[in-house]
Amino acid sequence: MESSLELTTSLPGTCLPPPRSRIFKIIVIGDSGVGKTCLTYRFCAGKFPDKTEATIGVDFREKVIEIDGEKIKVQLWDTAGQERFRKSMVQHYYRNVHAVVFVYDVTNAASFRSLPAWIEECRQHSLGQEVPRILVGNKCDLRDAVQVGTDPAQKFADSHSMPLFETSAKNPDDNDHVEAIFMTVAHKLKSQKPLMLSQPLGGEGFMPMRKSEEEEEKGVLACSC
Ligand SMILES: Nc1nc2c(ncn2[C@@H]2O[C@H](COP(=O)(O)OP(=O)(O)OP(=O)(O)O)[C@@H](O)[C@H]2O)c(=O)[nH]1
Repeated sequence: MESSLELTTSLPGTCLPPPRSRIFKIIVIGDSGVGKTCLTYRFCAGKFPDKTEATIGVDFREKVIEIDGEKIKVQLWDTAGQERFRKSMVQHYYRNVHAVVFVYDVTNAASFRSLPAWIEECRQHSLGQEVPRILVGNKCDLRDAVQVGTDPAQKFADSHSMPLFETSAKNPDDNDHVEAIFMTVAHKLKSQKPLMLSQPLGGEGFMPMRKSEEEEEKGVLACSC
């Protein structure tokens, strides 16, 4: 299995169209400060960001991964946790979602208690049970400050039929783990072929949308890999 931040283009001098890749749109949601930006950055850039600021609206990051010889574009939508920064964007990022990653902070019980509200928001935006979901408890490196133990988290995950991953976007030893979390989702999606959208690998890096949606979203989305 290999992964790359680079996108391929068609060979110069050939008339072959660029290869088409499937895209997985995965939204990452949870309270402000739980580490959504750090987790998505860690997966796409392979490191913990030097500094982060509260996400405004939504950022998206992409990474091309290879599963069973097929190159797949994983598009992570890092959403704002703060209500005031997300209101106007909500309906945009719930469109054409293939999977949802719910994140809480293991050192912040309130972020765990908020999970039902995030699940409810997904339901209100018509994300059915057929859309794979996973639960991530982040900041496990802060061992002395843990407020949410594995047991209640596992119970919650089981009651919502989600796998639970406890990890740290910061701990260098957890790099493979962060990668494994998103790769698990990608593997799951790859087996659900009918859900996929596709676009040329060398394309604009954005999922195909209807023209009106495209115009509507111009100027409000930022890519900050
Ligand atoms: N110790 C530790 N700190 C982390 C970890 N992940 C994120 N942080 C810190 O937590 C703070 C918030 O991280 P962000 O990734 O910006 O949080 P967010 O969920 O994207 O926040 P919003 O954009 O406001 O929704 C930052 O100071 C990060 O450095 C982690 O795994 N361990």
